[in-house]
Amino acid sequence: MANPSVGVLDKGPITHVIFDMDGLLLDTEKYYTEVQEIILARYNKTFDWSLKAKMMGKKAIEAARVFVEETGLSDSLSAEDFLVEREAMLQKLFPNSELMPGAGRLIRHLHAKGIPICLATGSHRRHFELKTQRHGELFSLMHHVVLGDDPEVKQGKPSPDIFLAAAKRFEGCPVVPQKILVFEDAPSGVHAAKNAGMFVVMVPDPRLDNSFHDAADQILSSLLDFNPNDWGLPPFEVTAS
Ligand SMILES: O=P(O)(O)OC[C@@H](O)CO
Ligand SMILES: [Mg+2]
Repeated sequence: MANPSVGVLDKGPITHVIFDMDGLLLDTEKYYTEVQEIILARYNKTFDWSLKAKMMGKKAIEAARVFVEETGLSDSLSAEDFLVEREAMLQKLFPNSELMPGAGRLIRHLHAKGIPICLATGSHRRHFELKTQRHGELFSLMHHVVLGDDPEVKQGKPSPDIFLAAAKRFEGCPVVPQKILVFEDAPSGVHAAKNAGMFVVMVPDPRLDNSFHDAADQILSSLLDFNPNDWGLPPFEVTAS
């Protein structure tokens, strides 16, 4: 894992930030897990984090293919049928989505300091709307949002497509990738950011094996632990104690 201040010092401070959404800003990965466990139980199978690590962050159909193949269900459940089966359960759960610790504070801070921020999520429009319906004002602070079903996103994470598309939509583009800091929770997302030539802070679920941490430039256990100074970004206001 690189020392972030070294990374930034030799390339200059970060000027733009791209946020992942599921598992990073919103506590939604647990809903995918809950639904997948229900479906697997029907086949007397259990869901584990090694499978989760391969699915999280991916576009729906790509994650679905991993699911049916890795669980050996592809003969009895197609990836498409899996998506149909889980949809009704997810649509009930997503409106309850809550922010991850520190997410609101960081978004508001960067926006207040004039740092351009945007969202790049594998979630497609329907799910994005459901997940963010209680957080509209906060997500309105994003300069733009790139979703999994965006026509410019040919392949999902770990392909760099979504982060390259997001970088192009900032004002005054193109933004040099080395000036962009990505926040991610998933191995696929970390690799997508590195494939795009950007820096990436990973905030992994504690149940994710540490072996998935290596590609990230910085690992945090929570966004509450992020120090903007590490990346040449404006510091948080010191609140009077
Ligand atoms: O790109 P994010 O926002 O993590 O969403 C991916 C989604 O498909 C859940 O894994
Ligand atoms: Mg994510």
